Amino acid sequence: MNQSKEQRILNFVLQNAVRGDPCSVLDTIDKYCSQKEWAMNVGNEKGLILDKTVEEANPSVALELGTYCGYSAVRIARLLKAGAHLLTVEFNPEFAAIAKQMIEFAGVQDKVKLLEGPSEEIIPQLKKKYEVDTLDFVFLDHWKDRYTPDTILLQECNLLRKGSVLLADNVIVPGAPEFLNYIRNNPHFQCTNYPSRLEYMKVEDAMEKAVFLG
Ligand SMILES: CCCNc1ncnc2c1ncn2[C@@H]1O[C@H](/C=C/CNC(=O)c2cc(-c3ccc(F)cc3)cc(O)c2O)[C@@H](O)[C@H]1O
Ligand SMILES: [Mg+2]
Repeated sequence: MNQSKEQRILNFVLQNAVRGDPCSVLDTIDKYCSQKEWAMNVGNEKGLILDKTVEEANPSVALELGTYCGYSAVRIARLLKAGAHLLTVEFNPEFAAIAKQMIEFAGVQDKVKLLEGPSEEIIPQLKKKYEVDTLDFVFLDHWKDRYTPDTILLQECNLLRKGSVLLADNVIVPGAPEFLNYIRNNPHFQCTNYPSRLEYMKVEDAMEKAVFLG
């Protein structure tokens, strides 16, 4: 049975990146996806915005919705302080298996907990089953029409505290118009837009940061 694109990306990393070196894994994925096969990793340009937002938030507990191949999980985990951790949610078993191997090869597995299942089932379990009090940082990069329902669900589950930082990818391409409308008109969030480029393309995209005001 011929390989998936995601398997080819993982194999390229296993054969070309330096084990235990997260930057090498990120650079190798970016090299493959810019030169051989495009894939929906956040990439290096928007990745720098993600880096700055994570460093500023300096989270103890971070959540990612939509692990895919694990590129942004590695990107976030490499910046986490001692004792901090990232919970990343992926409901496609094939992608979860790829991401698990990517995270382990990068050497950040002690900081990352990959939760396999749909976000709407996992989010309500975070407090009791995964011992989360509140989330310091949330990266939204899953189906774009799920950004709003999951942001509402995070609030309903009391997972946000004053100062919790949400960062959403792709608010221009593919776009998340309903989310932008929701979050920018919500008095409980302070929003900032970060114009950038779609990963590996000369196409305009942007990220939206939303700080929960409590
Ligand atoms: C039950 C559905 C909602 N809950 C969910 N819970 C857990 N994981 C979920 C998930 N939804 C989706 N996922 C996973 O997230 C990932 C989905 C990401 C969706 N992202 C995009 O569509 C996307 C698409 C583009 C894109 C841009 C331009 C273009 F021409 C084509 C594509 C660029 C991006 O940066 C993107 O993030 C997959 O791994 C999927 O299995
Ligand atoms: Mg994306």
